[in-house]
Amino acid sequence: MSMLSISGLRVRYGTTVAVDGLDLAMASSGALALLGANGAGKSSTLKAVSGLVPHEGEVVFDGVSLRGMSPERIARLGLIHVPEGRRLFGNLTVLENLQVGMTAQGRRGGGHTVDDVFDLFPALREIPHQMAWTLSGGQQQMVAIGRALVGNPRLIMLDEPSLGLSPLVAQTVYEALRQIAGRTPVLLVEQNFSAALRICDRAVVLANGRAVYTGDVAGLADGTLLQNAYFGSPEATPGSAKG
Ligand SMILES: Nc1ncnc2c1ncn2[C@@H]1O[C@H](COP(=O)(O)OP(=O)(O)OP(=O)(O)O)[C@@H](O)[C@H]1O
Repeated sequence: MSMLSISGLRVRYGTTVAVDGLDLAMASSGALALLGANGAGKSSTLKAVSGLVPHEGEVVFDGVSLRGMSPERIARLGLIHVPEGRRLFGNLTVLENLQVGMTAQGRRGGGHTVDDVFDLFPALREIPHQMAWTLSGGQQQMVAIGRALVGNPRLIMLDEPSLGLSPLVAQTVYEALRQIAGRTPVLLVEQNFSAALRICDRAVVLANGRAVYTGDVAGLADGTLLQNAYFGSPEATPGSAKG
C-alpha cells in the first residue's frame, strides 16, 4: 500500500488552474522529487496535501483520507511540510523554534530529539539562543528541517530547500536530507533538479499542473524531458501556458 496517494488532484486560484489532475503515489521508504519549472504547480501540490489550499481530488495518507482535515491535524498524523521560505518564528530562538516543532508529535511521540538535530547540523549547536530572524538563509533552512524532524514525521515534504543558498551550504543541507531519507520518506520539491536527483530514487515532472513523467530517476538521465519541462516544448507543456 502507498504511504501517500494523490489522485485527480486539482488546485485552482480563481481562473488559474495550478494543478490539473495530478496522480502521485509514494511508498513508505525512499525519496521522490517533484520537479518542474516556475509555476508548474509544485508548491500548490504540497499545499493541497497539507490542507493549506482548497482542492479537488483525493489525498490518502497511510490509508486515511485527508479530505476536510485542518493543516494542524494533518501535521499531527505525521505528514510534515517544510514550506518554501522556511517560515520560522523570527522572534523565537533556534531552540525555541525546535521546541515548537515538537507539538506536531501529538500523541505519537518519538522521533528526533533536539540533540539529534544538533548532531545532524552541528552549526546549530553553537547558536541555540540566537533569534531566528538573525540567522543566515542556510541556518534558517537547517532549523526549518530540524523543526520538522522533532515533530516525528512519517513523511516529510520539503519545498525548495536549496533556494537562495550558496552551493556549499546547499550541499550541507542535501547531505542531511540524504540521511533523513534513509529513515523517513521524503517528497522533495526543487527547481534545482540536479541536486534533487542525486538523493531521490523516483521523480514526477510537472508542466502546467500535469505530470509529464512519473518513474525512476534513471528514466530522466538523458535530460531531454527535463530540458523540455523547464525550458519549454510542445509535448511538455499541455494546456495553456501560465506566467
Ligand atoms: N495564491 C495564489 N493566487 C493566485 N495564483 C497562484 C497562487 N499561488 C500560485 N498561483 C499560480 O499557480 C500556478 C502554480 O504555482 P505554484 O507556486 O504551485 O508553482 P511552483 O511549481 O511551485 O512554482 P514556484 O517554483 O515558482 O513556486 C502559477 O501559475 C502561479 O502563478
